[in-house]
This record gives sequence, C-alpha cells and structure tokens, in this order.
Amino acid sequence: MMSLVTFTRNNALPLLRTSITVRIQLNSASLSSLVRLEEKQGYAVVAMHKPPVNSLSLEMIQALSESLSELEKNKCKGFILTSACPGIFSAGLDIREMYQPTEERLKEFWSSLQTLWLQLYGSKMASVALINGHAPAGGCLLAMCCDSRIMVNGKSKIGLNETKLGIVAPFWFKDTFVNTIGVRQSERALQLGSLFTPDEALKIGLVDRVLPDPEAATAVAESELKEFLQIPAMARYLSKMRIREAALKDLLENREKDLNTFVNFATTDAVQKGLGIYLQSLAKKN
Ligand SMILES: CCCCCC/C=C\CC(=O)SCCNC(=O)CCNC(=O)[C@H](O)C(C)(C)COP(=O)(O)OP(=O)(O)OC[C@H]1O[C@@H](n2cnc3c(N)ncnc32)[C@H](O)[C@@H]1OP(=O)(O)O
Repeated sequence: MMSLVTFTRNNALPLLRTSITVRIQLNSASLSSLVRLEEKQGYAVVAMHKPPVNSLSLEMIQALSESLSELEKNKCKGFILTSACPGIFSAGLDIREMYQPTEERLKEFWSSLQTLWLQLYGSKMASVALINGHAPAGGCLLAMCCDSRIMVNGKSKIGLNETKLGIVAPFWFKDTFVNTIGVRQSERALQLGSLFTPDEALKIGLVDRVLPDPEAATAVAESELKEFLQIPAMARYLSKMRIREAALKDLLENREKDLNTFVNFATTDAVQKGLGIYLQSLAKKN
C-alpha cells in the first residue's frame, strides 16, 4: 500500500483539522502524485497532477474522490480545484480507458466517475475551479461541478466536445451543462461539440471570470472562494441544492441503468472505431 495523495500543511492557522501530513492509503504504488492537496488558510487547493494532460483515468478519478473525502473528513469548508500541469486543466476522460477495455475495468471506471460527480456536484464544501488550461469534455464537467469558474485567458478551450469523438455525453453531463448555461445554449453546444475560447465561455456563462494570467486568476479564485465562505454554510449549501438536487437524485436513482447504457454504448463497433481514430489523430499530431 502506498499513498496516493499527500496533504501538506503550509499554514499556521488552518481551519482543516489535519496533522502535519495526512497520507491517504490507496492501492497502488504508482499513484503517489496524481493529486496535490495543499492546505491554505481556511481552504484547500486541489491540484491535478497527471502529466501531460491530466486525463481522467480510473486511478485519477479515484484519487480525486479520495482527496475530496479526505477534505470532508477534515471538515474543510472549501477548495480551489486546479491543475499542476501547465496549460492543461484536464483533457477529460482518459480515452484509453474506453478503447478496447475489459468489461470489468470499464464498469469500475464509469462507476468511479459517477461517484466523483455525485461527490463534487453535491459537495457541502464551497468550490472554485481555477481553469488554467484546456478543459474539454470531462475536464469541463469537473469545472462545472464547482460553484464558480475562473479561467486564464489564452489559447485554451472549454466545452463538452463529445459528439466530435462520435460519443454522447450522458444525461448527468447534460444536466450539469443545462444548469450552468441554460437549455438553448446547451442544446446547440452539445450537438456541435463546441469548445469555447475563454471570452466565448464568459459570454455564455460557462465561466464567471476571465483573467489575463495565472497569478491574477489565482488571486481572483481565492477572493471568490472567500466570498462563498462568508455566507452561512448551511444556507449556501441548501440554496445550491435547490438547483442541483434533481440532477443528483436522477443519477442516484439510475446508477445501474446509466452504467449499463454506458458499457453497451462504449463497446459498440462504431464507438470503438471512432475512439481508435481519435486516439490515432491525437498521436499523429505529435
Ligand atoms: C463512450 C460512451 C460515452 C461516453 C461519454 C463520455 C463523456 C466524456 C468523454 C470525455 O471526456 S472524452 C475526452 C475528450 N477529450 C478530448 O477530446 C481532448 C483530447 N485532447 C486534446 O485535444 C489535446 O490533447 C489537448 C487537451 C488540447 C492538449 O493538447 P497538447 O498539444 O498540449 O497535448 P497532446 O500532444 O495533444 O497530448 C499529449 C498526450 O496526451 C494524450 N491525450 C490527450 N488527451 C487525452 C485523453 N483525453 N485521453 C487519453 N490521452 C490523451 C495524447 O494522445 C498525447 O499522447 P502521446 O502522443 O504523447 O502518447
């Protein structure tokens, strides 16, 4: 057993009740640095660190889940979700998990993603996504689960581009999208698989602020999180649930069905062929 996540204290006045270093015991020796947790004054920074592109493999998804559980266990009030990989927030689901998979791993992969979404979208903690790079598909989903999104300006894009890969975002991705940018924008963007520049994302409400550089974005993310944390926690959380609870309930009640739908769809010849071609196109680029 090796630690997957290290949680390092660097502040003298923590709200989080942790010892100097908390190590979460998980089941693989090779996963020790996928998520970096840093304790700040009154909140935490959760930084994804799976170079080159923070793709959401099974292990990465589980590492994020474990990190959130650890924060909850330590009564953390809020966190900033960001990336420790320059230029990339997250490239979304690891396509290799869905390409020529074993059924067992594919099921565990999807079930872990469901768990992460339920945890993040329904979190009692306040959260801000500091989007410091590309955020397609699953990367966009992670950002949308947060209470606020601050994006660094530049060449990065954000959106749900699943249709471009010949796949379909599941209903709970769609629900998260609709709750963020509304029905009309979602219907159009989902069909087209649109990826938005920071300014375009700002215009449709997919992000809340665009800042010129990572330093400015970090400062704004911190002040944004502090603003959320100043609101009485229960009132803030229940208000958030007014918007999110229907979507959360829908997945909770239909997890098994959603899992079967995903496995059946992902393993069709057409999807496998499409994913293979997409992977090749990514590799050719290099
Ligand atoms: C199947 C049933 C329905 C399922 C519904 C699923 C819902 C959500 C699906 C997803 O999240 S699918 C993932 C969608 N993501 C993308 O389309 C992004 C693809 N990647 C890119 O566009 C680019 O990599 C980038 C993020 C813009 C970064 O570009 P950059 O030039 O910096 O890096 P690359 O050279 O392209 O990539 C480096 C390296 O990483 C590999 N890679 C990139 N993205 C992924 C990924 N999502 N999964 C796995 N691997 C990925 C890429 O192939 C390169 O590998 P090497 O060539 O270095 O081996």
